[in-house]
Amino acid sequence: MLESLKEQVLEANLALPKYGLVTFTWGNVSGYDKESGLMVIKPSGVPYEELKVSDLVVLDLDGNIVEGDLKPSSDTPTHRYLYRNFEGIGGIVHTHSPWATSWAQAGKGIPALGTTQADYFYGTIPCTRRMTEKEVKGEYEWETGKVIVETFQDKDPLAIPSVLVHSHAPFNWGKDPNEAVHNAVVVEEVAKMALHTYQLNPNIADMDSYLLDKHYLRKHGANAYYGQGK
Ligand SMILES: O=C(CO)[C@@H](O)[C@H](O)COP(=O)(O)O
Repeated sequence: MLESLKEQVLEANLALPKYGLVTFTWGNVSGYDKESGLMVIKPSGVPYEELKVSDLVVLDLDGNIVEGDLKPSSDTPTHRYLYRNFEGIGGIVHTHSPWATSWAQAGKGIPALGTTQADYFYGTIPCTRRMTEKEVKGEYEWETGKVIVETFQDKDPLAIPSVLVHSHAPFNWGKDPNEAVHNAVVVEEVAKMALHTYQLNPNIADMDSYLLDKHYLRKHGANAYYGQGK
């Protein structure tokens, strides 16, 4: 299982530059195996074009390195925190993809304006609040995970598998690394579409809930809450 997860995580990391979601060494992908309680993540600062399976770092959710000689991604605490708090996710993708990152820097969530988003997200892709100086300078590194989990207190992370971290960039997840990459691509696309939509019509309302329901529920069924993604 762990070897298969490593291959999935490598493939998912290599997909990020392929889909134009990363520049240089920005971003990272991890995978999690609930049975073993182990996660696999990209090492910090390694160029995607040089990445190989033996570079990947294996940790438990307490942050103890089980395998790997390289430093794990600087976002590892955030990945760990999300695996601890979001039951059912098996892959996480962080990028600085420009359109979604622009919404994160603006501190705005991406409303559901059309069926492209509704097929994957049961409503607005939220933006977290700003982190406080105390949180950023705090002794723990999981302040980013903390504000993400806080943002989902009234939302189902399986129904809205992405978030924009204020002044930072998107984090996306899924049942496995491949699905998390898919969601990361969709977030970047709908971020671009939404910005252009508002340029064409600044007063456009969010899409109708009955259309959101039709598109989301026909793909995701009973797992989702009924109504505007709450
Ligand atoms: O968000 C950031 C930096 O702002 C990080 O995600 C970097 O973009 C990648 O860091 P490593 O995974 O290489 O440590």
